Amino acid sequence: MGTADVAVIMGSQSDWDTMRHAAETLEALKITHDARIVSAHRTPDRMYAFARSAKAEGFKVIIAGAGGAAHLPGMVAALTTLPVFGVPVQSKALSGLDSLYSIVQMPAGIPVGTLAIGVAGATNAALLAAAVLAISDPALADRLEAWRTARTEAVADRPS
Ligand SMILES: Nc1c(C(=O)O)ncn1[C@@H]1O[C@H](COP(=O)(O)O)[C@@H](O)[C@H]1O
Repeated sequence: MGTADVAVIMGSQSDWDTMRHAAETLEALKITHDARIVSAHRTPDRMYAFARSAKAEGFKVIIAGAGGAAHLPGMVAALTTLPVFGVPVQSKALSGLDSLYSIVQMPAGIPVGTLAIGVAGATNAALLAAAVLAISDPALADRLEAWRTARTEAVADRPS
């Protein structure tokens, strides 16, 4: 079995500025994770090997971020029954709408849970992964609850 519960994969090094928010949120919740660069386009053999062995490696959830013609989340989802959460990375040319549309419109039968474009999506992908893992991990459920409470308490009553 692997050592991490969540795989955070991304199509390019350039996605890390966005995807590190997923990693940091997992870190804050003490969820083991492993970040890797995997591209359906540029490293198809690596993508295939990763997706085919992800379950055997011990991963329970996959977070996949990509921009532009973002085929990575869907291709990985086609190769594993682990839950795959897709993060559309904001692209320069089309502001991430291309990424979003590439990820969200999967054909029935191969699901990708699609998040919002950019940092909010990356952060929420980690929180969704936490919610999935918390179903069978009461200590994590407590940490997730505490994280949410802290966020709520950080919202001021009035603008300053
Ligand atoms: N969408 C994909 C895939 C894929 O889907 O396999 N591989 C790389 N990319 C994306 O190309 C964008 C530009 O990459 P570069 O910045 O390396 O040129 C990145 O957002 C990456 O996710």
